[in-house]
Amino acid sequence: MSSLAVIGTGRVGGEVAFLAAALGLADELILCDAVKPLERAQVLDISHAAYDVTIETDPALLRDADVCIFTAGRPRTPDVKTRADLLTVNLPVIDDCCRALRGFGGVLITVTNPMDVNNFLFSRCLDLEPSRCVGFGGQLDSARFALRLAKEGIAGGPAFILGEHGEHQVPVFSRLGTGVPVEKREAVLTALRGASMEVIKGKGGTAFGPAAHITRLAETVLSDRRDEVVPCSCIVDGEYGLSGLSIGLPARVGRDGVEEIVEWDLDEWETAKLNEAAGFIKKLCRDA
Ligand SMILES: NC(=O)C1=CN([C@@H]2O[C@H](COP(=O)(O)OP(=O)(O)OC[C@H]3O[C@@H](n4cnc5c(N)ncnc54)[C@H](O)[C@@H]3O)[C@@H](O)[C@H]2O)C=CC1
Ligand SMILES: O=C([O-])CC(=O)C(=O)O
Repeated sequence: MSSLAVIGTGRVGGEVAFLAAALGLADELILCDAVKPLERAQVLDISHAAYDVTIETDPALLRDADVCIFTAGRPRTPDVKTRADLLTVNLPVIDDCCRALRGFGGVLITVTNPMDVNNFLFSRCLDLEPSRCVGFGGQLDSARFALRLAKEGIAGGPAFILGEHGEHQVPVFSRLGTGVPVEKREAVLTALRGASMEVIKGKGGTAFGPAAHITRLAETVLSDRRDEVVPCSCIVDGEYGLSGLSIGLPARVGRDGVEEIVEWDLDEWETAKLNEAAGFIKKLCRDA
């Protein structure tokens, strides 16, 4: 029997729970939210869809879940400029949920922003093996990158975003198989930095895009599919010359989390951006 937990069943978590039920990702869903009427409403609403899944809400079950998707905490509003600006407001939520997750031994998929920092903090406060902490955001950013490349008429692929899930994201141009000059790279990066804010302004927050990719990531973990290389936030121990943080890198992911961080030869522009991203995330971790 497989079990999938979602902590924080708001906009993103609710969508993830519904998609997980619709896709039959797990036999059991464990849904937890601080706001009990919302939690109850999500359970009822998904139950009414009559999918073949058991839905529980007992927090004591969290520690035995195979995968836990963490989507609790405040999202950005149009006045919150960057994801990093959510650090202070979401720290108490991480702290609170670490207590609820004490003894957890599955794979934790961190979504809550600032995601890279939170992923790292979870590993430390839960004493969870670093490889079991997988930060989500890279797949979503990469899908936005692919769309932007198509819009700019830049052919080639695959489109990958590494680095921070935030202002310090690192689009990988060197693997596209087509040369892109630095000025064009910077223009694409500027557009990518604003990609989600248009959605936030228009409908209050991003939901469908994140939920689709989060469920794909959970499915990759649950089915132990290590064949694909996915961009996700990994806790590094020397890879790419980095350590002591979680940062977006290409990785093979399976039932135990990050099975392998894949080392690519990045070009000079990408390496400089990745190091800048690492410095920025490390500073945020120190502030946490
Ligand atoms: N990494 C990524 O690619 C993405 C990250 N996000 C982030 O995900 C987070 C959630 O976003 P939304 O779902 O839009 O927010 P939301 O406000 O709709 O949902 C958050 C939920 O967390 C719950 N919550 C708060 N404190 C809690 C606690 N201590 N225990 C249990 N539940 C608690 C709230 O009651 C609420 O229902 C935000 O930080 C957002 O920035 C959102 C989209 C993509
Ligand atoms: O932009 C935000 O605040 C939400 C998020 O992380 C995303 O959709 O990529």
